[in-house]
Amino acid sequence: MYIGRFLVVGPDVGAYRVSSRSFPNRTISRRDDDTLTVGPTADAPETDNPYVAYNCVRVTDAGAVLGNGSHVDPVAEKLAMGYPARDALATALLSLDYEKDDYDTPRIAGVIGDDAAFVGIVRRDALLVHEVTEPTLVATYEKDTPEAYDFDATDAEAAAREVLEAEFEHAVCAAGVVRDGDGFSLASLDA
Ligand SMILES: NC(=O)c1ncn([C@@H]2O[C@H](COP(=O)(O)O)[C@@H](O)[C@H]2O)c1NC=O
Repeated sequence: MYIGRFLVVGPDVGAYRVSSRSFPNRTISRRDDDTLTVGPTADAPETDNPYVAYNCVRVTDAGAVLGNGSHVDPVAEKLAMGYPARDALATALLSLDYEKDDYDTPRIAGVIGDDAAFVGIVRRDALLVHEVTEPTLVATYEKDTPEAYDFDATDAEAAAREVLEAEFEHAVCAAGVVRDGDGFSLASLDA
């Protein structure tokens, strides 16, 4: 089954996977201590698609944010400003809305906050923001309503590996984020 980009978020762990039929030449790099970025590999063909390079993980003092596009930045900024995680997700997802591509690709995001974790998705037909108390998956296609997901990883690399090796088609690269004391550990892997 092809579900496109997806994330898994629980109270202390998160993971994000780029799956892609159209843009497989991508990797996740560490932009700085608090940021992981999806971008093209050196051999990637040039593209003017605005949706395939973005920060996919950002850590703030108020929690970690994961997602499949440029909305990750305003979610992180609002979280850092003191917005509740639910409101940071809802406002950023609604203002950017689904992607204006051939598929009306949804935007998905998750927050691992100090007190609670949330996942969100904005689709053409809905905006959903759910608090989660167990690992929960949401994807751009097919699995576009949050659902519980069996997830065992307890460190960042294992989290990235677990989603990278999940039985969904066209794996490209993945990121993991795990609560670590007062902060978070980050990791990324290529398929
Ligand atoms: N976030 C991403 O990494 C990403 N990769 C591809 N897309 C969008 O999704 C469309 C379909 O891509 P694909 O056939 O690889 O699933 C692309 O034309 C692009 O507009 C993305 N946008 C949202 O998921």
